[in-house]
Amino acid sequence: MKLQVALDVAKLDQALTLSRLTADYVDILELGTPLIKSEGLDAITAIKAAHPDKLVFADMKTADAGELEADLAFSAGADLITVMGAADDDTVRGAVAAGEKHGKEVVADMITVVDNRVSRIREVSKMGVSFVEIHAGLDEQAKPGYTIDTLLDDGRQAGVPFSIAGGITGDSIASVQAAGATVAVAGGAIRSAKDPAAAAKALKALIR
Ligand SMILES: O=C([C@H](O)CO)[C@H](O)[C@H](O)COP(=O)(O)O
Repeated sequence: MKLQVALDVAKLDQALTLSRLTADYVDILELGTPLIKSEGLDAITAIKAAHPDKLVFADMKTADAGELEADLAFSAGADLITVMGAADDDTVRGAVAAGEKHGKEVVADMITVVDNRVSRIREVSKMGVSFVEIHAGLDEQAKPGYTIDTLLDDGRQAGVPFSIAGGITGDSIASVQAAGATVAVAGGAIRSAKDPAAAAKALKALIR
């Protein structure tokens, strides 16, 4: 299982600091959606230039104009981008077409898909995405009673390649791997740690 750090900060200098601290311990550097909205697509270029040996994941969360938005992000240097799994099928297919053109990968982010999630995961998986991200966003995580277990159950059931994002910590990363995830996405557990490098290193060490 790969480890992906989500650089969920608003400014490029903060993202570059966080990526510099954590790159040795992670496989994928994710530009979080707030960072892309704040700094623009040039931030993708800057992170890739700083870490040419790492996979750079642009969390575009594209909801429309899939081919155009994916093309822009891949042209800026992204290796992987997200399109919303809840978007129109043609939006997903458009992003996949851009991925094929660039020889890069598209991930369907299942955030906001709660009802019939397994069935939608299987549908989008047939549209050519590399894998799905089974994801509870920060607002969903803040709701009382939130647990990552429902994400893991859906991953086990879906029978397709998936990543998990939803507040992964040192306490849950082993269960994410046991559920069969190909990528574990960690944002707050690294970003909010007193020592982000140590937090990333500790998470990586828990992956067998
Ligand atoms: O994608 C994310 C979220 O929607 C904000 O853009 C986060 O990067 C993702 O949820 C991982 O962060 P944590 O949940 O804090 O681990």
